Amino acid sequence: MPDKKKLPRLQDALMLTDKGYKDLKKAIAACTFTNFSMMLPTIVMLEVIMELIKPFTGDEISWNRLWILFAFGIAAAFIVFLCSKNDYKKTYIVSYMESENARTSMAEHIRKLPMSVFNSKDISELTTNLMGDVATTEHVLSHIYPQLFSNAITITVICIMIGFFDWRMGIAIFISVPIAFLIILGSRGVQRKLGKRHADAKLAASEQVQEYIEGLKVIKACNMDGERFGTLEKALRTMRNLAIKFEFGTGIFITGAQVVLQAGVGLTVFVGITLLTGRQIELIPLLMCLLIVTRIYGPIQTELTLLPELLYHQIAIKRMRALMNISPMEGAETPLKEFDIDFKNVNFSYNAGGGETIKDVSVSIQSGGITALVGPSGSGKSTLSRLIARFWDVDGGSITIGGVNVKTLDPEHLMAYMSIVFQDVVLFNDTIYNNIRIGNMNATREQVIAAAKAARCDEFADKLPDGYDTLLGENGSTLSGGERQRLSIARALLKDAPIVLLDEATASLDPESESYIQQAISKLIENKTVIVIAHRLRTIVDADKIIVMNEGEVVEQGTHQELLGKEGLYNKLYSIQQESLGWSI
Ligand SMILES: Nc1ncnc2c1ncn2[C@@H]1O[C@H](COP(=O)(O)OP(=O)(O)OP(=O)(O)O)[C@@H](O)[C@H]1O
Repeated sequence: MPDKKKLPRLQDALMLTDKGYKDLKKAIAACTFTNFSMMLPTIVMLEVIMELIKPFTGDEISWNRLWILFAFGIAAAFIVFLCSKNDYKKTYIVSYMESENARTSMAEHIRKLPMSVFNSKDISELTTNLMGDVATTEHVLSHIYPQLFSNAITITVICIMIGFFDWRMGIAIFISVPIAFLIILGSRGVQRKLGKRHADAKLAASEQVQEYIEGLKVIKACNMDGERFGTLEKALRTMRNLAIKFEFGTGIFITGAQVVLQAGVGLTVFVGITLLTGRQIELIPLLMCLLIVTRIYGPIQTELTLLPELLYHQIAIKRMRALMNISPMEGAETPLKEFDIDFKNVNFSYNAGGGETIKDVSVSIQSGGITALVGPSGSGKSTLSRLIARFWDVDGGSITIGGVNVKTLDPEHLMAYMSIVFQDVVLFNDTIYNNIRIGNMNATREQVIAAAKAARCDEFADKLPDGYDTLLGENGSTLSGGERQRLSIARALLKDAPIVLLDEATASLDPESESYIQQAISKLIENKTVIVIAHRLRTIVDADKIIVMNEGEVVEQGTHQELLGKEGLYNKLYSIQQESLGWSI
């Protein structure tokens, strides 16, 4: 979607792909055909009426002519049916194809965005972009734009044709349409302001709903039901009030525009009767004009009520454009051959202008060895390790893997060289088997099961009704913390990447599971460059190198024995933990 070439204004304004723009033009053409086809039954009906009132003028009804008109009537109805069917197909195709395109390209774009974006954007905001904003586009593309443009074309053509026949009737029919639209256009400022306030309130309310549902367990545990519900209720009330204000504000202008259109019918009748009494127009053409005017004003009246949606659409487009304009992380797919990692004077802060989370860090992580990152909570261990995987880019200094600066690497390509086991395991609402296979989509069933067994997943999978093919709930809600962790280790084993990052990987395991998992982990890290983040220092005493962090800085580094001998922060942390081993509650 972020096309660099100059797009036609309408295509750009509606954020359509080339195909979507072409389909929209086809949909407009199809709607225009339908509009014109709708005139056919009107003409036939008028002819029938004229035939039936012949006795009043002393003429005889021609039954033959009536039968012919009847046949024309059926043919006209059939043509209307075919045109409507085609128009229906075209308008829905454009909207659903485009919304699928928009959702896919947005999801693809989001995947490539730096993690810093997610610091400033809420998940519900992104969900609103992907689902709500695209649904608005879907609706205006299927229900408003094709009809709006085709009605404008139809009405202009018809008025020109009537104008050739009698310019006074042409003007009488046409004049109220631009006035009605000018009223709507003139009120755009007020409507936009009200629409924006309502859209913001809707977003805030959906964030509150999401937070309320996600935090339900904590809310119950802390007896916060009343307080949190109150906040949610307030957000919903604000949304309701602003929705009413918006509907009321737009309603006034829409009603005004509709009154002008009604006046247009009156004006057409007045001009027509005046011309008829002055013998400047015949009865039949006058009746035709009057029927046509009611035919074309009807859909315009309906569309006027839909115009507020165009405002929502503009707001939605603005939000989608803002998201699509965020530059994704880019880089080359340079193959990596060596896996030693070097930090040189690395600085990093989560928020521009905020305090630095990583301060002038320069350390080396040797290839094929185990390096542990330790330090007090919040000292920057996770941040430092995630900078290697380009979750964020460093603000100063550099991180290289085998001499290649990670900033120059495509993030997805870089990720192919890394297996990461986080403390918070993310699982998908899919089978256990598929959740493990995410580690390597090309793995055979035997390889997936072997990885699962090595990570001791068989112990819980075998007890489930469909074994590895059992469906997990949303985010694996049916598994315990330890089981989720084992599943995540199985994924990493299957990936078999040369760099392994273990962020508190055994934190949620009981001592028995932990010893099993330690065996699995020893398999996972064989001959790999391993970075382990651990709070329990006894689990990393055998590491080749221990890096001690405090307040974003590296304060010590060395082996367990070397660091114990220094009597610094590591020694202090280790002693505290040894002491706590003797405690009991
Ligand atoms: N996404 C984020 N946005 C803003 N600040 C963050 C973010 N993640 C972490 N921080 C902050 O950065 C600092 C370092 O956090 P980090 O998670 O790297 O520490 P840590 O040493 O791994 O802590 P722990 O041992 O408790 O996991 C903390 O002050 C934390 O609040």
